[in-house]
Order: sequence, then C-alpha cells, then structure tokens
Amino acid sequence: MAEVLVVVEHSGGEVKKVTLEMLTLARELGTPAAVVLGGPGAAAPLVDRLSEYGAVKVYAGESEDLQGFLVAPKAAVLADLVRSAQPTAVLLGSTQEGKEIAGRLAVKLDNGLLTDVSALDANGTATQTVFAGSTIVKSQVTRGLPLVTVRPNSLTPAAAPATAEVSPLEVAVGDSAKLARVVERKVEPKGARPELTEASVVVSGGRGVGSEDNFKLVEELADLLGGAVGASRAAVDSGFYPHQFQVGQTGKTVSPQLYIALGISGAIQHRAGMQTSKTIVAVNKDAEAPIFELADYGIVGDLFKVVPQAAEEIRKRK
Ligand SMILES: Cc1cc2nc3c(=O)[nH]c(=O)nc-3n(C[C@H](O)[C@H](O)[C@H](O)COP(=O)(O)OP(=O)(O)OC[C@H]3O[C@@H](n4cnc5c(N)ncnc54)[C@H](O)[C@@H]3O)c2cc1C
Repeated sequence: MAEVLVVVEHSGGEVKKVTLEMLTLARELGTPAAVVLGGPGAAAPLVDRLSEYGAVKVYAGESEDLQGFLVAPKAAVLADLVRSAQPTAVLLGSTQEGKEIAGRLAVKLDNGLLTDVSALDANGTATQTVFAGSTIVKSQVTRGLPLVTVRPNSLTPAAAPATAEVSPLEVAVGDSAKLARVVERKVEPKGARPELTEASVVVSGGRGVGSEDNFKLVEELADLLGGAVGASRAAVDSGFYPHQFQVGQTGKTVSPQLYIALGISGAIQHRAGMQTSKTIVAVNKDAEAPIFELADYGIVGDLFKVVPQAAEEIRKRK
C-alpha cells in the first residue's frame, strides 16, 4: 500500500494529539508514514509514540534551518519528499502552522488543498463541517493528491502498535525559504492544568458565571477533575477569562470524554466547538436553555449552588 504522509505536530519532545488522530485516519487510507520536521535530534523522542499509533516509517527532517526560520523551509522539505515518495495522501494538522505549511505546499506542488477536514475516505472524499456545524460538505481535491489539514479533535485516536523505521531526510533549503528568521522563542508559562484541546475533561463557564472572580469556581471544579478550563465567547468578551480559552466556532474545538457547561446557553457557535464531546453535562438555571437539547445530563439550577455541592461530593469520593 502506498504511504500516507502525516506531518507531525510536536512540541517539547511530545507528539500532539492531532498527530495521533491523523495516524489513526492514515491507517484507513494506506501505510502511515510520519514526517518529523524540527531541529537536530527532534525525531528521536517522538518515534515510540508515533510507532504506538501505527507509523511504519518516520521521516526525520532535522536541521537548524527547520527551527531557525518560519514555515517556508518546512514546506520546501515536504515538497521534495512528496515528489520523491509519491504518497497517496498528505495530512497536516489544521493548526496555524499546519495550515500555513499546507498552503505553501499546495502552491509548490500545484496541488489542490482542503482545510479543516474532519474525515477523509479511501477515495479521497473529505468531510468538512461548516456554518457552526449546521452543514456538512463533501469534497475532493481535483488537482494532484489529497492534501488536507485535519481539524483537531475530529476523531478518537486509537493505538495500533507498529515498528517504525527511521529514515533521515535530506534538508536542502534555498535562501528564498529563509527570509523570516525566528529570533526568540518564549514558552508561555503553563499551569498544572492540561491543554484545553488535549484534555479529557473540560469545564467551561459562560456569561452565567457572572465575573472574573467567580471563574475560580469553574477552575476549582476543573482541578478536582484533572481537567482544563474553557469559556464561552460571552464570558471572554465580558473579560471573565482570557481569549485563548474560548470554545466554539471562533475559539478552540474540544472533544473531551466529559464536557461540563456552567451558565452557558448553548448557542450554535458555542456548540460548534464542543458538540462532539463524549458526555456533556450542563448546569443552567433556565430549563429552556438550548444547551439541554445537547446535554447527556442536565441540571436545572443555580450554578453557585450546584457547583459547590458537586465539588464537595467529588472531594468526599476522592
Ligand atoms: C460569528 C460568531 C462567532 C461566534 N463564536 C463563538 C464562539 O466561538 N464561542 C462561543 O461561545 N460563542 C460564540 N459566539 C457567540 C454566541 O452566539 C453566543 O452569544 C455565546 O455563545 C453566548 O455565551 P453564553 O452562553 O455564555 O451567554 P448567554 O447566551 O448569555 O447565556 C448565559 C446562560 O447562563 C445562564 N445562567 C445565568 N446565571 C446562571 C446561574 N447563576 N446558574 C446557572 N445558569 C445561569 C442563563 O440562563 C443563560 O442560559 C459567536 C457569535 C458569532 C455571531
């Protein structure tokens, strides 16, 4: 079977969840081959994890050029690899960097591109969910191979252990790909909470939480459950919580095992970012709130009474 190239999203020596989703998808389409692009030594810490999810080959593109500049060198190396390996499809994460690399790659290869894809079948038909989840679009790349970016949290990653052979890539990058140099990197200080898009539990607060100070209640419940904190746009716009935690159409897409919505009405734009969560629990004092149409478990009540009781019960059971 022909190779399906999966461009690895990684940071700090760890494989990002979207990569595991792409490997799971790639196994349905052909032989998964992971492509690591990074600085010297970038691939070694990732190989075991990539193998665990079915990568039979790891192309290791390692060079100062791949970490010292913005995405252009990565697109150049990938274009060379696609020309030589002739894969059946190329998958990248629908992240800021993944989409930028994909766009440049499409231009270099004179190839079509589909972004924000949630599924891809063996015929190259991609599924995209648009207009806040209300419309499903099926489309195909008509020029070249299926080159797609996969929307994080579109599918559940499943392990399928393989033994990956590591194949070093030659990194020959011309000066035209080195026009934007990275001069400094600052790692954002990370708290003890898991990353929002990777967490298996997300507790989100909406306008009903009422204030920045009250968000401590949301944080407390999240911490008790080992989860991440999210927020609706109304909560973010009101200044209750920082923008990077917004869930929804114009925020992050999450798909945890458990999503708890506190004081969130359930507008279509919010649902677009959380409706594929496995179990949804909603606390809202309005029994008519649309979030209850989606929730597996609904509590009609005041979150300021319900959450402390839930927290107390969880503490007891711990
Ligand atoms: C183009 C566009 C993009 C958008 N993108 C996003 C997005 O990415 N994410 C997003 O979230 N929204 C987005 N929105 C906004 C969206 O339409 C809603 O306005 C928003 O989701 C509402 O947030 P909310 O549910 O917190 O607030 P509201 O709709 O005001 O709901 C607050 C809820 O809290 C309940 N409540 C109040 N007090 C309590 C209490 N004490 N206990 C329990 N319940 C209580 C109320 O009954 C109510 O249901 C977008 C809108 C547009 C037009």
